[in-house]
Amino acid sequence: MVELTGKVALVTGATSGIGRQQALALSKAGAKVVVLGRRAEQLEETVACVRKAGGEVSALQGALAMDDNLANIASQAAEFYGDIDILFNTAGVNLRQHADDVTMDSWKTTLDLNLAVPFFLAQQLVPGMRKKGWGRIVNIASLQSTRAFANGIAYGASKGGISQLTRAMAEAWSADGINCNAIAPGFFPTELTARLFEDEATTQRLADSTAIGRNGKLDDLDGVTVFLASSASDYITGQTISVDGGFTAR
Ligand SMILES: NC(=O)c1ccc[n+]([C@@H]2O[C@H](COP(=O)([O-])OP(=O)(O)OC[C@H]3O[C@@H](n4cnc5c(N)ncnc54)[C@H](O)[C@@H]3O)[C@@H](O)[C@H]2O)c1
Ligand SMILES: O=C(O)[C@H](O)[C@@H](O)[C@H](O)[C@H](O)CO
Repeated sequence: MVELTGKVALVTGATSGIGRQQALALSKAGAKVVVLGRRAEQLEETVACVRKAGGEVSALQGALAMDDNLANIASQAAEFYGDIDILFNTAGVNLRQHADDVTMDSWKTTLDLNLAVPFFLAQQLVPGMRKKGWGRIVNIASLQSTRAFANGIAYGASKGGISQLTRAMAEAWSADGINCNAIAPGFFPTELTARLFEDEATTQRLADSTAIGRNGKLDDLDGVTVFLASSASDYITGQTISVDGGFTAR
């Protein structure tokens, strides 16, 4: 049921952190993976790491933005192994600015990448999924989809938005066999959160905010990643699944 052999996945933001981990998890489950990222060197590291584990993977270098290049990225992604079956919209940014400091530019950067690109990239890939009558779109939400942080104005808006967008995408496309869900991670050590994890007191405070008593490890996301990509989740759509050690349950 959680077998992904024969499926083709595209993972954005795969040069680091959660995206790289997801590429590895999907590949270990049998999917052919196209990894998308901006930074050539880190992208090659992801490719090397997936190949070392025996996976079939190709790199697509590109920057995601709200421009015409999005359509090129979508069509190039399908050139490696055929139409994409599984899309992970993992690229994201958190500029972590206090409400008083948010600018129109920083708002746009955040909302474009975290909320608009996931929809418009999916829109490009849906015709290929629809032809097969099967597809999976997985967005990345956050604790900040439901929790408010003073330095998370634009980020919180984007991540609250992505949960609702996920429901709307599910309503639009699930009848075509394309399930749309989101994963809401708690705190995981990545480039995005490096500044938080540098501080021991913050790291401990965040761990103490969970029911399980620790922060996330990247492989804590493997199960949900493969589950939502596979036929094991055939009757699940429009949902945001928290993987946060119980942070939001408290
Ligand atoms: N780390 C956490 O604790 C955490 C928690 C909840 C949600 N998230 C979300 O997980 C996702 C991945 O973040 P991460 O924690 O792995 O951090 P990360 O910084 O390692 O990953 C983000 C990736 O997005 C890429 N990216 C940024 N702008 C891009 C652009 N314009 N085009 C293409 N790629 C671009 C970055 O290069 C990077 O590889 C993000 O959506 C983030 O909001 C992370
Ligand atoms: O880094 C931060 O300051 C933000 O709180 C987020 O980026 C979190 O890491 C994540 O989204 C929480 O789920």
